Amino acid sequence: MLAFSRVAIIGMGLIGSSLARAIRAQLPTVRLTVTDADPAVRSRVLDLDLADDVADNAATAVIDADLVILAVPLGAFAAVGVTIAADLAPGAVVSDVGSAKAAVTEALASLMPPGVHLIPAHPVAGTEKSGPDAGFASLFHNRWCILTPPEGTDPTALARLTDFWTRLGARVEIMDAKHHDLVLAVTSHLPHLIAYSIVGTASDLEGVTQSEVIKYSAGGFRDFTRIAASDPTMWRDVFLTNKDAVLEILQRFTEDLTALQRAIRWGDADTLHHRFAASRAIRKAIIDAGQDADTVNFGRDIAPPR
Ligand SMILES: NC(=O)c1ccc[n+]([C@@H]2O[C@H](COP(=O)([O-])OP(=O)(O)OC[C@H]3O[C@@H](n4cnc5c(N)ncnc54)[C@H](O)[C@@H]3O)[C@@H](O)[C@H]2O)c1
Ligand SMILES: O=C(O)C(=O)C[C@]1(C(=O)O)C=C[C@@H](O)C=C1
Repeated sequence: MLAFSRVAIIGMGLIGSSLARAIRAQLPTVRLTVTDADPAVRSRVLDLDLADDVADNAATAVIDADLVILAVPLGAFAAVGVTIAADLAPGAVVSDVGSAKAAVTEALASLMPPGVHLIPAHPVAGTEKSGPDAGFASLFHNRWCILTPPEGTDPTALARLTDFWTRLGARVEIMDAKHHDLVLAVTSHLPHLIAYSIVGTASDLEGVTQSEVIKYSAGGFRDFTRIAASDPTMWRDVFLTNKDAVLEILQRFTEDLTALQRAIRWGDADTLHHRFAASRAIRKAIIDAGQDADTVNFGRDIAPPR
């Protein structure tokens, strides 16, 4: 038996529309209701036929749903929570896909009516694209989905949400929200901050023209520009929401960068070689674990629009 039969998705951008497509593909008997604050997105979702119903607002979308998933930028979570609270069905599971967990859990927990189960989730899968046209059904295949159940979470509700994500092809891991935020600050948030920063530096340089930057962008810088093309609203909210963990990791990163700067200045070949060899070993470990974009095709069966 399916864990959920009536699912509501709030926010139909890259992740919400990928979820809708994945549900359509893997759980075709689920009745899917979706909504988005942007009327143009709602209209596009209708054109793409991504759901059974497209509601005009979040409160209407959640009526009768046994699973509600928030797929909006982190800064919109509290407002959506306030909008839907009174219309949630008793026993419903409320979850999300947000990239940071602790602050969001705090924002939503107090708004949930008794009997509703709040279980935050984060599928660690995405691209630099946004909007309903950017989604694809296999986005979550073979990717981690981290659940961060608050203390005292009902084990049956947790098992149902685990089953849901597993059926969409994800590998589910349970983690404490604060630990999630620290881990993702290293593996996702800091890399995005560095990409935004390095692309900004290159475009502001005196003595090197923008056309030279574009013309001579080979592998390294080009990869950074992909990441730096990510949605500004989403990433603004990630850094404002996961502020403490990002600042902690940024401090460590700055110290390590200074050590490399010193090694270059003093011609310390051994330090440079040692650091670079250690980094190469980490890349090898990621590939050996089967989590590399090139080796597992980023978890996609169907090539996404690039
Ligand atoms: N993009 C990624 O790679 C990625 C990966 C994993 C998780 N996430 C998380 O998923 C969430 C959505 O990101 P995305 O990439 O799909 O963004 P997106 O910009 O593609 O889509 C967000 C959608 O939410 C809608 N929206 C905004 N405020 C709303 C509100 N109050 N009510 C209803 N709809 C509203 C927007 O109109 C938009 O269509 C974010 O919380 C993000 O942290 C993103
Ligand atoms: O591959 C990308 O473009 C992504 O940015 C995906 C990515 C990541 O950093 O790995 C981005 C944010 C998420 O919360 C999860 C996944």
